[in-house]
Amino acid sequence: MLPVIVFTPGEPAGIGPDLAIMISQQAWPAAIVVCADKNLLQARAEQLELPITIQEYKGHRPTTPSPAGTILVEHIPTAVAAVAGQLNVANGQYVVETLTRASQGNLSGEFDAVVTGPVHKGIINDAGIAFSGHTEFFANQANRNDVVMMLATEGLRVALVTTHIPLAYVTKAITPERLTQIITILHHDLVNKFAEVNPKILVCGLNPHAGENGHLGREEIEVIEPVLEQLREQGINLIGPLPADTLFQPKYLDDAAAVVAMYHDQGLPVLKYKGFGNAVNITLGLPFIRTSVDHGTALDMAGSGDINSGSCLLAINTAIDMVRASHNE
Ligand SMILES: NC(=O)C1=CN([C@@H]2O[C@H](COP(=O)(O)OP(=O)(O)OC[C@H]3O[C@@H](n4cnc5c(N)ncnc54)[C@H](O)[C@@H]3O)[C@@H](O)[C@H]2O)C=CC1
Ligand SMILES: NCC(=O)COP(=O)(O)O
Repeated sequence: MLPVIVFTPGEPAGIGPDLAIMISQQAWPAAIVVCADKNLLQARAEQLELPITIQEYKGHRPTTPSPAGTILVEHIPTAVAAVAGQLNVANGQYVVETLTRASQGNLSGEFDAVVTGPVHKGIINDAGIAFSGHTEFFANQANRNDVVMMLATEGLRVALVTTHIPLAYVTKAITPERLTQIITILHHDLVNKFAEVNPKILVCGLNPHAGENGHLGREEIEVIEPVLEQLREQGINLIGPLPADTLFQPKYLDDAAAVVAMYHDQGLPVLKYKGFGNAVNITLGLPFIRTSVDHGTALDMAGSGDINSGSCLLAINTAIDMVRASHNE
């Protein structure tokens, strides 16, 4: 089957439109539909001096793969013309419209996967729209309470228990129910989507030194250890809670399938240090496939022609592989 992927470039002033143009310079073993303003893409292509032919997507599922030099666009107009590098609050609603169109198309089966470029969470909120991230947005669209943000690069996968919330709320958000859900979804998908056999999952503690036997915090004793014990009884291969500052070394990582980090900045700096530009963000637990770039809007680089498209290429290739795997190909 021909995978049909929808790509959302995200923030129009960021590097997402550049990525849409760059990925369209090559032929793909899939059809890629870009949900964006066609005039924005044309203008950014001219700025980058990259050749592009824009075709409008008319809602008919493509039957041929995307050729080099052509971009198939579901035209969603920006409110005002976007200028590379300059956020404009007037376009916050536009970004959300592209994401809504993409998720509806995935929920209906029109598309097989969504790959997202970077959004600027702040400007969407400044536009009066509550928005904390794609992960939470798609979970909401799909009526899923718990989904898992997992970033992966060569040799390391990191899944998060909490995602885009203030650090001050993290402790309360790590409930036995949430931790159980996150690990259960992660284990299920490692086995069923990533062909891992009896995957070993390393779990970080929350506190320094994983609480130092309760002297530096009691969440490990009161929440994390009981959950891990219960899930081990169900056959999940769990190690931890381990101190996060000493877990990320080959001794532990070499035979591990994934690491569970308790919060965003516990796990992602390590992942990005290892693989920034060559990592993919995958949302597990959604009723559709969603991958994303590992970086943000890079406003300072938009329109420069000097960006790294490695993570975007990996995100698309990962989505294609996941679509094929879901069809047992
Ligand atoms: N997937 C998404 O939608 C993500 C969105 N963000 C959003 O991006 C915005 C900016 O976040 P920052 O922390 O500044 O991170 P950032 O990733 O946009 O930029 C950090 C640094 O890396 C550089 N950089 C990033 N991607 C690059 C690329 N592909 N090629 C060359 N250089 C690149 C930037 O120029 C900058 O110097 C925030 O509003 C944040 O919410 C951040 C991460 C992921
Ligand atoms: N640091 C990862 C990130 O912020 C991406 O989040 P999301 O928008 O994919 O939920």
